[in-house]
Amino acid sequence: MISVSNLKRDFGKQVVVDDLSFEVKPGDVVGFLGPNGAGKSTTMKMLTGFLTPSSGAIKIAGQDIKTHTKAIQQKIGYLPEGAPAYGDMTVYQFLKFITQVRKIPKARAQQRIAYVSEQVALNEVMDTSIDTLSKGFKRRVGLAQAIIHDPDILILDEPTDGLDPNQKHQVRKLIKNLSKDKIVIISTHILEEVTAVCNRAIIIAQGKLKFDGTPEELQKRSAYHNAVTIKLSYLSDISGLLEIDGVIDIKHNKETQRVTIFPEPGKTILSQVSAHVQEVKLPVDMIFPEQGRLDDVFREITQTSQGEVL
Ligand SMILES: Nc1ncnc2c1ncn2[C@@H]1O[C@H](COP(=O)(O)OP(=O)(O)OP(=O)(O)O)[C@@H](O)[C@H]1O
Repeated sequence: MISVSNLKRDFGKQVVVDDLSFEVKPGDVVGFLGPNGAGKSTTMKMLTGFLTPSSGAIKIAGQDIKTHTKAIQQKIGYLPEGAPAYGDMTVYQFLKFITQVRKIPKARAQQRIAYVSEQVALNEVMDTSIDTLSKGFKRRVGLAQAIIHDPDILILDEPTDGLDPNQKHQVRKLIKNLSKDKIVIISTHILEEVTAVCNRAIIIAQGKLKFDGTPEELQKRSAYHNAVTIKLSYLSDISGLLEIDGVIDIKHNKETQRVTIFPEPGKTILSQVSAHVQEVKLPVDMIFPEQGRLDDVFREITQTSQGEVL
């Protein structure tokens, strides 16, 4: 269990993390979101004991990180932003070095190197020096070092940054497999990653907590949640859609001929819309329910009333 209370960090006059409090329990896979400069990396550095808070407390499994830094760091796997250090080492040398730093016994170290290089698909570059690897491979080396000691807690700063879609998929699968009974916190700018991998989302802006809940709760905040979109074959009279019981609004995109029909809060309208389409013989190519658009919700949560990004 991670318990963060009233966490604060300033750099000079700038307050970067501002009174953050939250708890994370085993089994939680937390998507840690926020605009650029929101304070995500700074928070992660404090959670891993690499940066001291200005005030507030972090407790991990009941121990205070200030007084038990080393013991806590043994339980954590951390993927920092950017590429791994020691770029002149080969991937194998680097992973071996990490097993020594992590004090993994020699026999087990070989097994772990083999296991993690398989898991993050590094076998073909084991003898290549890190500096000469592509961004995607460097990221995977970072992931390999983060999981090599089979930690209870994984803190991953933008784990899929720089990966191609296939590798992104692979890393998300890996995180899902690893996450059983562990705590995983990943920062990301990719909102779909949260619905694909996480069972919880925490959003911060300007260092302050703005949302803490499930990805479904986040989707429910979208005006598009439970809305229905239809695609017209050709321009038609759609005014009747507004008469359907439970419909509050419609939005027509004339370029794409897509019409989105919005329900009153808490209502579902898919069957009513389908029935109406059939009844008035609207020329519809496609009809689908909307889950909720996370981009819109994210913008709404992290913007001020003046529309300025926090
Ligand atoms: N060591 C430091 N000294 C001074 N300012 C810092 C330092 N580290 C971070 N900052 C500032 O703190 C703010 C938050 O940075 P942080 O890297 O935590 O944001 P982030 O949410 O991770 O952003 P991004 O999504 O762009 O990675 C930024 O304005 C940054 O310039």
